[in-house]
Amino acid sequence: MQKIDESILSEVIHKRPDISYKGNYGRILIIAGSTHFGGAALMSARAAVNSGAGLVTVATVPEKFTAINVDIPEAMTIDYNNLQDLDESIQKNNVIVIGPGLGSSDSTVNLIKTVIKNISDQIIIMDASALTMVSEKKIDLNAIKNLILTPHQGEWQRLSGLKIPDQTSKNNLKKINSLAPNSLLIVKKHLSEIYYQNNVYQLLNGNPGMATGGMGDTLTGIIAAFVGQFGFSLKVVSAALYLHSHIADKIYQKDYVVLPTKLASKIPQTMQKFACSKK
Ligand SMILES: NC(=O)C1=CN([C@@H]2O[C@H](COP(=O)(O)OP(=O)(O)OC[C@H]3O[C@@H](n4cnc5c(N)ncnc54)[C@H](O)[C@@H]3O)[C@@H](O)[C@H]2O)[C@@H](O)CC1
Ligand SMILES: Nc1ncnc2c1ncn2[C@@H]1O[C@H](COP(=O)(O)OP(=O)(O)O)[C@@H](O)[C@H]1O
Ligand SMILES: [Mg+2]
Repeated sequence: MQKIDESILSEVIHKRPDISYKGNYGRILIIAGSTHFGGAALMSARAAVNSGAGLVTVATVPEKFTAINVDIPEAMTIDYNNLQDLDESIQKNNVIVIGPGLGSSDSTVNLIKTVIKNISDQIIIMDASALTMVSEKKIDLNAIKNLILTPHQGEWQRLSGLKIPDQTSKNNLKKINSLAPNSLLIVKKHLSEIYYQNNVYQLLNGNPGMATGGMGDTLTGIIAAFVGQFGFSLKVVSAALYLHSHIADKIYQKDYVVLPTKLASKIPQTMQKFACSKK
């Protein structure tokens, strides 16, 4: 198993060219949140904005618009129950996050199907409730060309049928090769793993202070912004995963628990540090 180390950050994070504008740094659509899980949409969007995404739109329930506009004025909002707005937004964004805080419902199943129907070569990051509903309804993922799956071990158990003690790298590889062979899979846990093109990569950082609600939602926003501005590759996703745990480790030196909102607030300064350290 290959290891992911700190050098990945300066390899991936670039200084921005002077002649550039927001359209060069990714258009991200985050389909997330519901009545009881508004925070998941907020945390994903905050992380995407703070990780340098050029434009971020949150598709959610209208009752959460005010909270999002107040907390993240950089992000736009649309109603995911308005199918015309949603179809248009799916087509015009190049990275789509689907799942955080959607809840296990028929509405989530419809949102997944709407995304699959409307995409061409967009990058899809599927997390949380979207993964749960894909498992429950056995939704075929093979139509998605650029797919990143980010289950924690419980979600991966549902998706793969592998109980946690059986989630060995050999078994995980076999399962992802039958479920979605072209996808990039991150199994989130202590020392998370990436499965991609028949290889396995392991993260060596991260800490138990990260075991708090919203930490995975935050990761989806970082990955979305990274692939939106640096392109979809194993290196870019590895850098996003590493950065998330790297900032968490810095916070954990002083704080007993790593708050996702605090982690997100430190992303811009940490990215600048690694962009400037590049030779
Ligand atoms: N503030 C918010 O709005 C939040 C919303 N959330 C949303 O809540 C919904 C349910 O997600 P949950 O993940 O809480 O619940 P799930 O029911 O999907 O997963 C939790 C289950 O997985 C098991 N499990 C095994 N290994 C695990 C691991 N390494 N990490 C986590 N669980 C593991 C647990 O024992 C439990 O049975 C999702 O839509 C999620 O996005 C959460 O992200 C928490 C914060
Ligand atoms: N003990 C731990 N050590 C390292 N990383 C952890 C630990 N606990 C949680 N994490 C990380 O925190 C994130 C939790 O994601 P997830 O369970 O999806 O959170 P949520 O759905 O609440 O946002 C993952 O990236 C996971 O690897
Ligand atoms: Mg999660």
